Amino acid sequence: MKVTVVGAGAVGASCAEYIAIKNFASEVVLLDIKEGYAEGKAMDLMQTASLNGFDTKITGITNDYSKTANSDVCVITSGIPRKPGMTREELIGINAGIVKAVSSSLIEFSPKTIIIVVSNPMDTMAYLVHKSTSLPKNKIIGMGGALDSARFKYRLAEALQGPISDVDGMVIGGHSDTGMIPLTRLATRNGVPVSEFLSEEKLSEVLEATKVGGATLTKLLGTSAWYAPGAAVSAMVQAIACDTKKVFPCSVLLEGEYGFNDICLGVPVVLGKNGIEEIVKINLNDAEKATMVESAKGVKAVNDLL
Ligand SMILES: NC(=O)c1ccc[n+]([C@@H]2O[C@H](COP(=O)([O-])OP(=O)(O)OC[C@H]3O[C@@H](n4cnc5c(N)ncnc54)[C@H](O)[C@@H]3O)[C@@H](O)[C@H]2O)c1
Ligand SMILES: O=C(O)C[C@H](O)C(=O)O
Repeated sequence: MKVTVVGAGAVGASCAEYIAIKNFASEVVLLDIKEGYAEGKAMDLMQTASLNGFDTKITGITNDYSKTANSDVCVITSGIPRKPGMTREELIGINAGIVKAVSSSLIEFSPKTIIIVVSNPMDTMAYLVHKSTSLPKNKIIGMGGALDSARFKYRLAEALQGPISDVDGMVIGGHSDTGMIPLTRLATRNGVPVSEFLSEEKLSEVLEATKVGGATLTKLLGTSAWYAPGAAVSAMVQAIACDTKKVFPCSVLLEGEYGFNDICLGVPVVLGKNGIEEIVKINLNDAEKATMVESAKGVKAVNDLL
């Protein structure tokens, strides 16, 4: 399994590190436009191999896409992150051009690859890759829901004062401060609905904290987060590499599913060797459906800016 990660910045390097530590890929290529930067990150990461016990070979390159040839999975993290006070949507002006050019260069050398889009505004960037390339829909996957769900579980465990490993839950909808939909009704603590333990008021606090999870970290860090984003991407790459058929909420092109068309939006999917193996349909209640419609409206408005 050869994985290319474009953008050797905070998220790209974290993603490469987690992929290597899990030791399931033979090769990770890190590519960046900044001269020597990916080479430096790759060398630093390779010097952790004997300490962390992995055999994955990480190489760094400056903008030479021929070195990415025949990648099974390509991850796009290139582009600018937001600063405190900004929304992800404000990044579209710079990131759209970068994502379009990068995806086209990747496909030139790896025409059969699966692309995972990370750069923000992610749902719109995933849609842009659909519109500007001829990759089939199962091979273009936006990463947002896996990260948002991890943050949801963190907030639920905090409210429950219990271990995160006891908690399950999912966030669907757009990857934005207002568009995320943490499914509190379906979240569980060791199989028991969390509503058995938490008041409506507490659940609504968890929901709100989850939705602004990225903004909260951006305010604390001065730039957006990278550890959990890198871990979320690596978990998705592992599901594809090892054909696990695990379910992750991902931003995928909808063609009638959940009542939407011509939009990339976060819904649960089965990930395996073909990328998106299946879009999972879950029964949403009327309130959840209405929130999903609002979330889709927000994403469409950003798509219209392309
Ligand atoms: N979808 C998500 O859940 C999620 C999570 C975290 C971050 N992000 C997004 O990921 C992106 C990267 O965030 P970061 O914190 O790693 O930023 P960063 O600034 O640390 O890294 C971005 C890297 O991209 C490189 N780059 C820019 N243009 C390029 C090009 N044309 N080709 C190759 N490389 C190029 C830069 O040189 C830089 O090293 C941002 O858009 C951020 O908003 C998304
Ligand atoms: O918050 C951001 O801008 C980055 C990313 O989308 C995140 O959720 O961490």
